[in-house]
Amino acid sequence: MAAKIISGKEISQQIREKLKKEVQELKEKHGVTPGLVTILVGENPASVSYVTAKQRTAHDLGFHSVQENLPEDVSEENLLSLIKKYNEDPTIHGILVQLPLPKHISEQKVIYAIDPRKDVDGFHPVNVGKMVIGEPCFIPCTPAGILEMLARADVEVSGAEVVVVGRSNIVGKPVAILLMQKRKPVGNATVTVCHTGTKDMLFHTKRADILIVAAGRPKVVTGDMVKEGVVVIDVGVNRIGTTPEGKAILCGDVDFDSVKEKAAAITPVPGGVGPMTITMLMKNTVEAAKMWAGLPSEVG
Ligand SMILES: Nc1nc2c(c(=O)[nH]1)N[C@@H](CN(C=O)c1ccc(C(=O)N[C@@H](CCC(=O)O)C(=O)O)cc1)CN2
Repeated sequence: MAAKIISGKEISQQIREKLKKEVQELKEKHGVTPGLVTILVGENPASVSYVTAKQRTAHDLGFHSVQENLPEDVSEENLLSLIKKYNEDPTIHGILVQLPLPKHISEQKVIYAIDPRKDVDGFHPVNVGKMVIGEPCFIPCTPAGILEMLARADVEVSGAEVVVVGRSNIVGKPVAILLMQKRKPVGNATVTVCHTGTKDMLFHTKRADILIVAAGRPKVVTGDMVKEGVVVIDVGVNRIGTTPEGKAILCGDVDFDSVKEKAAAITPVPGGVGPMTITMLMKNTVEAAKMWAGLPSEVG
């Protein structure tokens, strides 16, 4: 079976074009310019490239975008006061602190410090709680991107056996909750979450109609672990080497070549879930700007 490739790059492009028009309209009709600050601590090369891509996209869409680069040894106190400053800045509707943070800074304290109404990452417990009970809120960007990809690829989610590999707060847990919600167009699935404590991973992956892999390890899911006709969403972005030109060689958590032979549909790496994460951040920021302006918004 030749798997259909679900291109996050293409879907992102379509959503970004729509967002660009929406931003223009917000400016012209309501005098509102979505504002996003991205805060980067240190110089982790992957984080630098993600934040750069977020800023570039925000700029392309016509946002007011601010980039804060803090040194690796910045104190937790200074980071928290910077967040406080942007909580109070009326030109900023979304605050994103790039993760992971250096060990001396508590991610929990940082996430709690962001005003939940500016938490465009959807990591604050207020938003997590609202998501669990199905109220309008900011949905974390990677899970939101996965839902959008499944919807646009016309994948039948209702009633499907979904298996999620990985239980992170950023991807595994929220995507599992969202897919089991009584939620249209993508939800109402039967969801199993596998993790490092799972005894018989193969038993679960082989049963999956939809397999979402966010394990954080390269090529852990191989062709022999999936059934014919499965839909596979690969969340991993692993740097496994460099080309002679110095470009990073990337692969997912799924062994694309063997799994694609059995899958009905599959997301590639690069060009799959990654670009969708950035696009959904932009969407959350536009929704935040609408909410702050008192306009109808998906986030409350
Ligand atoms: N505050 C946050 N931190 C982190 C998040 C997040 O959602 N919020 N998620 C990840 C990293 N991430 C976003 O920040 C992210 C990962 C991958 C991509 C992406 O576009 N990947 C490309 C490959 C790009 C490359 O590495 O060369 C692809 O898959 O095509 C974007 C964003 C952890 N931190």
